[in-house]
Amino acid sequence: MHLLETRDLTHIYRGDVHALEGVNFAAERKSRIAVIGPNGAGKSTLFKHLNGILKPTSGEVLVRGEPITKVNQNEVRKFVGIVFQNPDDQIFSPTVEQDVAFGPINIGLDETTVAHRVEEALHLLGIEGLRERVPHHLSGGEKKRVAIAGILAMEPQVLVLDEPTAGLDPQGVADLVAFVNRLPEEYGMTVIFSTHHLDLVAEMADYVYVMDKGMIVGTGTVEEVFARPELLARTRLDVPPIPKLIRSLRENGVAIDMAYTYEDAKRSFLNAYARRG
Ligand SMILES: Nc1ncnc2c1ncn2[C@@H]1O[C@H](COP(=O)(O)OP(=O)(O)OP(=O)(O)O)[C@@H](O)[C@H]1O
Repeated sequence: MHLLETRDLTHIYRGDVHALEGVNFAAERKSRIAVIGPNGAGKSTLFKHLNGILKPTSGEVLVRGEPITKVNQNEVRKFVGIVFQNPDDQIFSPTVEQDVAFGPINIGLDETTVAHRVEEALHLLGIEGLRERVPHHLSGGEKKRVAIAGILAMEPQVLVLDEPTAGLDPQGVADLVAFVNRLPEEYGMTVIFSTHHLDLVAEMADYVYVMDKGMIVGTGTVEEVFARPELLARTRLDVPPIPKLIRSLRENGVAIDMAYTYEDAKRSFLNAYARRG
C-alpha cells in the first residue's frame, strides 16, 4: 500500500482540454519526489487531485490505500497540504498570524493548539518578525513563506509544493532547500514538488516523475533520470551543468565519482585529485 497514489488518473477540463491521461503516481512516507515537465504538462492539475480539489474524469486517487472519495474532506486536507504556485491564491487574512492560523482553526483545533502550531510554523519559516504585517504588503518571497507556514501549521504528512522557488532570491532558494530537506527525517513528512530547475531536483529530490502532455513519460531516481538526456530534452529540460561536466569528464577517461550537487562535485574533484597523488 502506498501513502498516496493515483491510478489511471485522467482529467479533462471543460473545453476538452486533456490535462491528464492515465497517470499512475505513487508516493511513500518520508520520500522526496520531484515532478518535472514543460509548461502545460499537467503538474499542477495532478497536484490538485492529490487532496481532492479536483475530481477525476476517470481513474482514482488513493490515500493510504483508501479511495479519496471515501475519506472525510477535512482528513484529506489535514493529510495533504498544498502550497500553490502563486501565494496570492492562498493568502487572504488581515495579518500574517491570522493567515497562518486560518487552516488550523478551520479544521476545528482548539485555541491553545492553534496558537502553538502558529508559533512553530512562524519559527520554522523564520518569519516571527512578520506576524503583525498585512500579507498583501509583503514581498513575493515573504508571501511564499507565509503560504508555506499556513500549510505546515496543519501538520500534513504530505507537503506538496508547486514551483516553490518561483520568485525567490538565491538565498531564499538556499533557505527553502535546507528547510524542506529537514522535513522527511525530522517530521516523517513526504515532500512532492514541481520545478523547471533541474538543479533543484538534484538538491531536493530522491525520485523523479517526468511529465509531458498530461502523461508520465519517465520515472526514476535522480541518477536514473539525469542519465537520460534524451528524455529531459524531450520535455525541453536539460541536464544541469554539474552532472553534465562530470559525465563528460568520465567519458573522457577521468576517474571521478558522479555527482549531482555542488557539494558532492567538490568532494568528487578533491577525491580524484587526492587519488592522483
Ligand atoms: N481551469 C482550467 N480550465 C481549462 N484548462 C486548464 C485549466 N487549468 C489548466 N488547464 C490546462 O491543462 C493543461 C495542464 O495545465 P497545468 O497547469 O496542470 O500544467 P503545469 O504542468 O502545471 O504547467 P506550468 O509548468 O505552466 O505550471 C494545460 O493545457 C492548461 O492550459
